[in-house]
Amino acid sequence: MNALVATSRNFKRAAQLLGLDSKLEKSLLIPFREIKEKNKEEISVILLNAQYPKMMVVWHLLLGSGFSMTMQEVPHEGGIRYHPEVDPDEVNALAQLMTWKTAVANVPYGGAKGGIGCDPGELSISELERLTRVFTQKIHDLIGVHTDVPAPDMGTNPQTMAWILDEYSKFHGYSPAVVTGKPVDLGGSLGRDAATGRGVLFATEALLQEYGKSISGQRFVIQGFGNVGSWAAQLISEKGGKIVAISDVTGAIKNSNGIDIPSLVKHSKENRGVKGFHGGDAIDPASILVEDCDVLIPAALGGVINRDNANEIRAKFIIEAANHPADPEADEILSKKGVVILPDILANSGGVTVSYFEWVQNIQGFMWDEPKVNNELRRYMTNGFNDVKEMCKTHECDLRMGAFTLGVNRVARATMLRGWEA
Ligand SMILES: NC(=O)C1=CN([C@@H]2O[C@H](COP(=O)(O)OP(=O)(O)OC[C@H]3O[C@@H](n4cnc5c(N)ncnc54)[C@H](OP(=O)(O)O)[C@@H]3O)[C@@H](O)[C@H]2O)C=CC1
Ligand SMILES: O=C(O)CCC(=O)C(=O)O
Repeated sequence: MNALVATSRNFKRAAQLLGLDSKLEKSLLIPFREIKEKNKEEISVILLNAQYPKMMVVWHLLLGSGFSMTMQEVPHEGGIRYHPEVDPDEVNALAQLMTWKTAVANVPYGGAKGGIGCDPGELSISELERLTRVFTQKIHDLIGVHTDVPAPDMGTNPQTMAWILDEYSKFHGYSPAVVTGKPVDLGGSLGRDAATGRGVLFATEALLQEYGKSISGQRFVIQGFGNVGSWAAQLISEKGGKIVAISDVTGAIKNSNGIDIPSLVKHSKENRGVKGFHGGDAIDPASILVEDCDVLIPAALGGVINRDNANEIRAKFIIEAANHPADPEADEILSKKGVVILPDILANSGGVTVSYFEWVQNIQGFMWDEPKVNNELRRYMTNGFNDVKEMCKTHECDLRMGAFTLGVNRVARATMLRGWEA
């Protein structure tokens, strides 16, 4: 199912549960600002001397997507994705998800997302730098400390944020708070790199506790071993969770006795992927989501759990570390099977939460130590989980609708307080 159709369907169900005014409902789905399919040629020009002269780079960008919680005057926040499958509908869906996510996390931001359709694995470091700098030249007037703050997502990382910061500063003066997820040496926050994975750990602990379980003793399967998947794997295994299978784009590894995660991290850095790791058996990456386990953590692409495979899933819990890994048709099938899903806008909100901490530190000009970042993150994740549970009780719904009603209600209430006219 198209990502935007799926996300909007969840939004509409939440609006119905909340009894939202139909005009307000419509208005909340309209992006505040949308920029897409800018000049494809301009971006491809920068790759002319590259090793891959035929590669077509198309980019789409959507910033400041539809939300009204904080209106235009405070920043929209969200990751910039570099991936071959980036398309406008997906970026729009991701921006919409950011909107409800920032509201669930209770941070004073709107949602945004940007994307460039390219394969970062096929680009040299200098091509990536040029791509990022040209991209920043196009958007420098639209981003800003108090307007729109980019952060890392799939295919981007602290280095990408450093280039954006540097290029932006040429136009507007040095402003570290214009991006989050940047290197600590340039004013990034301690703990941001691990934050999304750590948030996944805290959210998983909170959910398992509801069922009288803990991380220790549970068997986990993780799809994706990038920033989010690898940190989630490390932190979960430190807590005694057994990671029995992991995949990335290069392949998949299975070991029913538990994969040695620090060794896999080392292997993956040295070999650019999990393929060839000797601490387990190679399996077909296509089967990763249906491997036998207690907890499944999709931490890569969206739309991977759908009506074609939902029935085959054997996990009892799904923690959505990725954005929109499961569509509404899969939700329905999984719910009938009794599978409990912790939705993305809660489960992976640790990233944007620590991005907010980073922005606050930059504005204050005062750096927090790592225990403070991690303790605050735990507090935000726990509050988010408890607030979602309350909504589940009020609206007699599952965790997905609990999270959506929480996020949408906060945005709608703020919009009405500002004086929205029907
Ligand atoms: N970074 C963040 O702070 C946040 C990220 N997210 C979400 O988490 C997810 C992962 O993001 P992040 O970890 O940052 O991205 P990364 O680019 O760091 O890592 C992505 C991982 O997914 C793997 N991958 C890509 N395609 C596939 C596939 N078809 N099958 C299996 N694995 C695949 C990549 O493999 P390879 O490296 O081999 O290409 C890589 O291991 C995304 O959905 C993102 O939106 C959500 C909140 C915050
Ligand atoms: O840190 C951020 O603001 C971005 C996080 C993000 O892109 C996401 O939550 O999907």
